Amino acid sequence: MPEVPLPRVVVVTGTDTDVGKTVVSAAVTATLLASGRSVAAYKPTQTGVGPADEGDMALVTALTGARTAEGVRLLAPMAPRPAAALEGARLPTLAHHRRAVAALLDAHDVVVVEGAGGLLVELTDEGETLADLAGALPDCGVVLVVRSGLGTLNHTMLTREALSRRGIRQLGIVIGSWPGPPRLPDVIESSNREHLATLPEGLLGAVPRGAPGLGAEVFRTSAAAWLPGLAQRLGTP
Ligand SMILES: Nc1ncnc2c1ncn2[C@@H]1O[C@H](COP(=O)(O)OP(=O)(O)OP(=O)(O)O)[C@@H](O)[C@H]1O
Ligand SMILES: C[C@H](N)[C@H](N)CCCCCC(=O)O
Ligand SMILES: [Mg+2]
Repeated sequence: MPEVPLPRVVVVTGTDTDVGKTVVSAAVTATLLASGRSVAAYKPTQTGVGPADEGDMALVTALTGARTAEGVRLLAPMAPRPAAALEGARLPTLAHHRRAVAALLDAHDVVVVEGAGGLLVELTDEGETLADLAGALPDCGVVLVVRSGLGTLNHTMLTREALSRRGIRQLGIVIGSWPGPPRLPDVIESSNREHLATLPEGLLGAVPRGAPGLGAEVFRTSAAAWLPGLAQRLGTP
């Protein structure tokens, strides 16, 4: 059966905040770049940063060299709606984010979009979520970033169910941080990985612990090997 082509918009969500979405967004971006595509990344709502701080997109640029953009940045390290309320700010609308992604698509083959926290965190003043944005973006699919350890199976299944109930295309799962020497994966992590690989959308791969500290050159040249399920679908050399 022929492979369905990958979409032009790859939304990176996670089972929670701090699961490694930014690092995986960088690894997905690097894998797409290695396949010869031009790529930009977009963070609709960046919380927990001041005007001069580096947000998630600065790390994606530092690790991959890709052009990146943010929809809005807010100071409080919390969900966008309460963070906006604290500083009396309005959040961009879903239409604003759609236009921002469309503008990046005008100049790039693929746009990678990183959510804030998990899938159903509210991104707009109307209470729309990343799931609503993914549903509103044409030619879009979702990569789900998950933890390796105990508890990840339930969180993964909940997020998959929310995606599937909304008819959102699931491109596959990535483990955000996979243990490596000196700490080897424990029996639970190995069993989780085996189970995640049996799900129909597939396990695209796992980013090794320590990857963000490897330096841009090593990160860029290694990313496709961390995400073999993605690289294979892209025809990455
Ligand atoms: N593979 C990894 N190796 C080492 N550290 C990692 C790895 N993945 C993530 N981390 C670290 O874990 C923390 C959380 O990761 P990250 O910032 O990517 O989470 P996130 O899911 O993007 O969170 P947010 O919801 O704030 O966007 C960061 O300090 C990051 O450097
Ligand atoms: C500040 C943090 N790192 C993220 N950017 C925002 C996470 C919001 C999570 C909200 C929640 O699920 O309770
Ligand atoms: Mg992040």
